[in-house]
Amino acid sequence: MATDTQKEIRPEYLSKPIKNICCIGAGYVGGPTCSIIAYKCPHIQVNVVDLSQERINAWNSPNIPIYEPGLNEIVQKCIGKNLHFTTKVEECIEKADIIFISVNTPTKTYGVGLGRAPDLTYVESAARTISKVAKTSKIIVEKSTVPVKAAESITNMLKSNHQPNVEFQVLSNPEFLAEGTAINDLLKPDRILIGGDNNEKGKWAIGQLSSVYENWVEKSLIITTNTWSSELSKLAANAMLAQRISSVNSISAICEASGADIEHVSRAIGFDTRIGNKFLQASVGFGGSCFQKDINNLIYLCENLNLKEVAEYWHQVLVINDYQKKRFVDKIVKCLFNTLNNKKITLLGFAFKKNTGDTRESAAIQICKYFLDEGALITVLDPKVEYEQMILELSNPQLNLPIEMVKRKVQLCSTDVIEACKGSHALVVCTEWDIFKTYDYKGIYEIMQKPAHIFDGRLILDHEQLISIGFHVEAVGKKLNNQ
Ligand SMILES: NC(=O)C1=CN([C@@H]2O[C@H](COP(=O)(O)OP(=O)(O)OC[C@H]3O[C@@H](n4cnc5c(N)ncnc54)[C@H](O)[C@@H]3O)[C@@H](O)[C@H]2O)C=CC1
Ligand SMILES: O=C(O)[C@H]1O[C@H](OP(=O)(O)OP(=O)(O)OC[C@H]2O[C@@H](n3ccc(=O)[nH]c3=O)[C@H](O)[C@@H]2O)[C@H](O)[C@@H](O)[C@@H]1O
Repeated sequence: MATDTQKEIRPEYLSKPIKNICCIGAGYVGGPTCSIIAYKCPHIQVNVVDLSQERINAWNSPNIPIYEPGLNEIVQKCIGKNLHFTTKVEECIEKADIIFISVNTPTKTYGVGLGRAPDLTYVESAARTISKVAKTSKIIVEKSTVPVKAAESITNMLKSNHQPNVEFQVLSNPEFLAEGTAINDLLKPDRILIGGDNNEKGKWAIGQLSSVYENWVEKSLIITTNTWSSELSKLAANAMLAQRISSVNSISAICEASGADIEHVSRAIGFDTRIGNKFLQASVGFGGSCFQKDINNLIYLCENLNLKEVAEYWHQVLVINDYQKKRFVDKIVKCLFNTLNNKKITLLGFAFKKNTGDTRESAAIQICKYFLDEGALITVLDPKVEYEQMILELSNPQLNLPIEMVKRKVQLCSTDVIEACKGSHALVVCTEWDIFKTYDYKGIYEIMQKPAHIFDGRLILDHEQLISIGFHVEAVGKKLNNQ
């Protein structure tokens, strides 16, 4: 509800309560975020629109396009009531009081800022469509992760073609959900961040968006700032999270060389309340669609601001991440007698983390690339990744792998553990799926080539038990007592 002060400054043109929200982009952010808004705000009609008919069809089918624990149940409760997925972009924009822009912002693969700057093509196209079709004033919410000052660019794009008497208030409202835990993150966020103009209309718009979240989030957790601080906070949060992983992974290299154990070290330092115990899990390296992209975005910003040392500092987070993957593969090749040629390797997991089918920037992609360069035959076991998606990732031109070779040498088994492990020289854990802990490793050992190796890139298995079965085991960040 708006406060009395907000009522006083409420502009005439926006004097109605929020009844209709449109979200442009039905992806990993737009879909779950709007499902929760619809679930928690039955009085608001929520339309999630996308240009991809295929994606919209999937949202409207029993097989929604995103695997996210708890999401399907919420979608099925609201769909057709106050939650709608449609390609009728223009119609939904026109009806909306608030429009979320949740489109993809990948790293540019061409032109100025190649490999660094975010590609704002989709944001621009969404803004231009809004500007063209909106006949009434709207609050526009930047939900996508964008560079600092993007709200200013969006405001200019919106002005390009707009109808007379139509005004737009642009807010920054970055999303902090993590895949695999999106529903919990959305229902119980650490905070909601809203940035807007520091004037009456800006404050009023912030109040309006805030009133939507207040349906389920405590007011004290809704932080408001100016737009640029909000935009930079999102990049900074992701950079700091990724930096913690690279820090712990760099320490894992010292552990392997020195005999210390990264799990013990992480535990010991995590007890310090100033450090905290989250995000200290050593791994094969972080993946996901955002960490690398957003750090590159930050580096590009620093370079443009002539902050060379700062750019270099953040670049090191990415350098360590690549180093961690290479180090892991080098160890595997060395243990397998310096050649993987025609050897079957079983990858446990291809998704970038557990509880998602998302493979974007997954560490497994680069690991497969190294294996294929070594001539290995790969069988991937992943409960949620689709074959076409995996092949698409491995066909990325940057990997420079001939597609026919990829299709010949890489197989996917969703759940058939025996098929995946039969005749394999090594099991390589790339994703921390819980189900991998439950396998019958005694039985698996019997059907593998000997010596049978396990490389645990996620520290999820019982290494001593595996060694007692007869496996040769290597794990990130520790030296194991193999017999
Ligand atoms: N994936 C994640 O967990 C998180 C992502 N973000 C940010 O949110 C944004 C979206 O990310 P995702 O949802 O993962 O991307 P996504 O690729 O899953 O979804 C984006 C959707 O937007 C649609 N789209 C693009 N241009 C459009 C247009 N003009 N009109 C209608 N639809 C259009 C695409 O077809 C696609 O379905 C990115 O900026 C990302 O950095 C932020 C927090 C978490
Ligand atoms: O902007 C985004 O897209 C999101 O990026 C991350 O979320 P996400 O990438 O979905 O997942 P994370 O849990 O952060 O994991 C990222 C990667 O780091 C790895 N990781 C995570 C934690 C850890 O201790 N060690 C580690 O290797 C994960 O396995 C995964 O590969 C952030 O956690 C979210 O807050 C943010 O909204």
